[in-house]
Amino acid sequence: MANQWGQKAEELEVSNKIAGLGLNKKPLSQTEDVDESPDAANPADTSLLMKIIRQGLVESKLDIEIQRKDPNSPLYSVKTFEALHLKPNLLKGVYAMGFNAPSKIQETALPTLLADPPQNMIAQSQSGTGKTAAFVLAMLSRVDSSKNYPQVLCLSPTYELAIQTGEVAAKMAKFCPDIKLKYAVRGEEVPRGTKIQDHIIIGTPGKMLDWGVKFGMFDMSKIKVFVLDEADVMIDRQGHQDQCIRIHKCLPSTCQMMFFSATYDTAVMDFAEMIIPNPIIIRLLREEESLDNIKQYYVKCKSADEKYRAICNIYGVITIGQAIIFCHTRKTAAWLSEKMSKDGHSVAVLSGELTVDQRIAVLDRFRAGLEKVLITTNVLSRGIDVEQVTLVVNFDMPMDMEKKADCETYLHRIGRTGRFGKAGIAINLIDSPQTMDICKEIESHFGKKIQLLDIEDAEEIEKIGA
Ligand SMILES: Nc1ncnc2c1ncn2[C@@H]1O[C@H](COP(=O)(O)OP(=O)(O)OP(=O)(O)O)[C@@H](O)[C@H]1O
Repeated sequence: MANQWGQKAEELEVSNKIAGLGLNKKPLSQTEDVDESPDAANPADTSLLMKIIRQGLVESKLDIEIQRKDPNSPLYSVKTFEALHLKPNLLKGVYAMGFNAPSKIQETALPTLLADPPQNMIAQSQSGTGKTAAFVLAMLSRVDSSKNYPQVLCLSPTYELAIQTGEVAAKMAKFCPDIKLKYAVRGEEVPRGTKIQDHIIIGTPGKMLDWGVKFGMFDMSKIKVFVLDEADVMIDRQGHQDQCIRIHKCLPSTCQMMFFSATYDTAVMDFAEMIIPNPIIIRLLREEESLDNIKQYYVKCKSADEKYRAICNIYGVITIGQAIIFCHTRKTAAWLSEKMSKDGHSVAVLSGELTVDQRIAVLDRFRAGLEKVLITTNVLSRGIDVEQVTLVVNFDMPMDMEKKADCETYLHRIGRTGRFGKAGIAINLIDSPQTMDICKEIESHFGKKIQLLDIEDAEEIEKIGA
């Protein structure tokens, strides 16, 4: 029953909250040794965090690129949900979720996903553009609820992401009480010998492989739809790729395959092509970040203490909205926040040891303007736009494992997309010949001047804020 799903999703949500989503929660003794290594984001955590804190759809003005592999494909797009001829109760569910019209990826993907005969699809569009809702609608539309066996499998890379997808499915199927969903994730146990009767199974590859292939709890040859969600995160996780391939091998050739991903590099594409025969490929072009509206500076410092003084000078003189300061390690982030707090600045810290719930809480406070400064590490370098941030400080320059300039991370930290295209200021604190080299490399990579700023000269500092 859909109500039961809803209840299930709620229970899971509560237990997730209680468990702090179980992410990155390590005892102090274990975090100590990682404090000094570069802090980095894990793609599964980032994806989950973004899903949870995102307040709505990321609307894109950019175009969809369509690569039609199947010349007979009836590729067209719809501007309304009505035009998709969804089952009336599904349409009711869509509207009950507050969706008035399909998003760009939905308007292009859904007609193909729902067409007969079923078509295979590889779809890519950036996070938040409505991919989940697209494939969930397709999954729900293909279920024949008069037949009590699994017909749709959806693979997610982690427990938490599977639950998120299940929650969307439960909401969308609110008015389809006959459709039953099951989670194949850790903690869900089914006695051996059971024949699963639910129509849709959403889960992680290991559990799905156990239930479907190892223990034969459902008939793989009856699966009509196979969805691979977050393919880019999936292949990042050890062993998941192999498990997906093993599951995939047991599916009938008539099974409709859908593959969704936010990024599309060669590894993702190779994986996709291994799994999906003759796909229709659609890609929503990504809104690129750029440094066009950003004034970039560097400040010469001799030590960490001098870097700290530079921050205080900058902070005191220019009237800014809010600032984000990036550090390389959790230890530096902790040191800096303690020092600033002692000096009476109200600062927030966001680094890798926080659980997803704690990260959301920190970001919510910052967005609400309760703190003016957010000190963070590379856990936040990507994807989280806080509109009112006008100043970004690189307390430590972004560098890769070989201590070379990490230009991509620099762009993610400083750059803005068209949506948040307001002018901004970036200040790089340089305390060694090596960091100066990194700064130069970044300057030449982007072909944009990074100017020297004399931090002792109040007039000069005032000018940058003008
Ligand atoms: N047609 C729509 N109208 C309004 N809101 C929508 C629509 N489709 C999706 N949304 C909302 O937009 C947000 C992002 O959608 P969704 O989670 O499906 O994106 P996604 O592309 O799957 O993201 P990710 O890559 O993180 O999985 C969600 O809050 C969802 O409820």
